[in-house]
Amino acid sequence: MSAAPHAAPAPLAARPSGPLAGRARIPGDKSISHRALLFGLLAIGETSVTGLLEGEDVLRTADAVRALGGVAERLGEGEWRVVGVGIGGLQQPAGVLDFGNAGTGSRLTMGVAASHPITATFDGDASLRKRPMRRIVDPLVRMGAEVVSEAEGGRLPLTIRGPRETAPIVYETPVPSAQIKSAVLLAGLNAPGKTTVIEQEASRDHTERLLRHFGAEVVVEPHGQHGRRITLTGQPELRAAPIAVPADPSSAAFPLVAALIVPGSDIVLDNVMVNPLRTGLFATLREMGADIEELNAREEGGETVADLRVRAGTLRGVDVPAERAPSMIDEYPVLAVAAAFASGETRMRGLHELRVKESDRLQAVADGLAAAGVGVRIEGDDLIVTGGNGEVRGGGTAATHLDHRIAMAFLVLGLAARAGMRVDDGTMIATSFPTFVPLMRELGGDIDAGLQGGGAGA
Ligand SMILES: O=C(O)C1=C[C@@H](OP(=O)(O)O)[C@@H](O)[C@H](O)C1
Ligand SMILES: C=C(OP(=O)(O)O)C(=O)O
Repeated sequence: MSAAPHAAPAPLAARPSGPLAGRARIPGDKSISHRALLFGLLAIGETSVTGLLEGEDVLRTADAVRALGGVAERLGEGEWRVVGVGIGGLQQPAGVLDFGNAGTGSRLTMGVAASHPITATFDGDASLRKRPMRRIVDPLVRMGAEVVSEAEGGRLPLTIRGPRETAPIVYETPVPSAQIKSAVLLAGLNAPGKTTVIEQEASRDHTERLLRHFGAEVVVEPHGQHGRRITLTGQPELRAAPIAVPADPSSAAFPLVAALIVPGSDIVLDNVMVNPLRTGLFATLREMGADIEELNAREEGGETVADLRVRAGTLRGVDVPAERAPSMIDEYPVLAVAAAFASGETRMRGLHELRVKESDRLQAVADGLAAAGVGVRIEGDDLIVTGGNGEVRGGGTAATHLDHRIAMAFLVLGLAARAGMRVDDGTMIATSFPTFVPLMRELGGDIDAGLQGGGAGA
């Protein structure tokens, strides 16, 4: 079996731009979107979802929901209906579940499928095939699942068969990971008795919130200094419940940092989720001196959302503690870009998990910054960026390695660097933020295919 060939790479270029201005609507949160579809599948009745992220990653999860017997139907922009089969009711999928580039979709669905007496094969693109899956499979095997086949090192393509009866477990995650936690809890839904996940550092809690929203019993207790102990009572009847997906703070991060580093910018990003387990970037940028105002904070669909007003200004380097990583794990590439424009050094600690994302992000960020003329080094698991105090040369090309966040981060850099910046491939941006380029252009950012003369890499 070979991974589906990747569409032809499409380079993009960003050029130095005038002040960014206006309001923007960021697409729905990717984490909640995957979960909305999977909870819809496991519930009895019809779940209506608004604001669903229609990025490629989430559309793969919608395909998987259908393959497992549910209905996932698009009614309008971001508006979906999901008809569930109920816990225990999954059907045997007819073919391979191909998750493309999506770690979250594949891993959460593995937890769902492997707790049912069905056999499911998971596959993905060249990036997903490199990512570790044993971290998910190990606890699922303890719950009774069996690995029928896997690629070397416990990678995709991987076939897993669920037991007739799933066993509840107490599981301490080896690394802080909402994907591991969620896979175990989702499997625990079909286990009699209590399934407990212990994490040393609290990771995003959307699964716990949605479990409650759908009627399951979940107890969350503090564990150690930064951790949590989450206990789920298995085999509840999940009742379909409407889900309004708020805007994704991990996507908002890109126009937000762009507005901080392009002089004179003043923008508003509407309806962004500000769950404290997701906003480590905002806290860090504020420590760096960023002007980010939360306007009109309100509760929507079980999450706090706010409109973010962001104004350009000078930034100073900071030391980012390792324990903050889970609350901003996907934001380091764009934080590193902000750090390149700050004064002084920024040290980002404890980034080992960045090595196993869509690319080795620690290396990809360091290489891209070096190509842009930025002083950068890796020391163990730390990334250290020497800021140019508002001045970055740019003019290079960042290699994106099938990684959407690397592509968007370096396009943001190009908007404020003297000579702009190119990225070798922008196609993966569609996995999480399909409207990124038009949205940035609407705000005044000069991003295009980079074919005309002048500026980045021309
Ligand atoms: O649970 C989730 O929705 C996610 C968890 C994080 O991964 P890890 O669980 O591997 O840290 C994050 O990087 C990913 O983009 C989304
Ligand atoms: C790590 C990411 O996603 P996933 O693990 O779902 O591929 C991300 O979106 O940055």
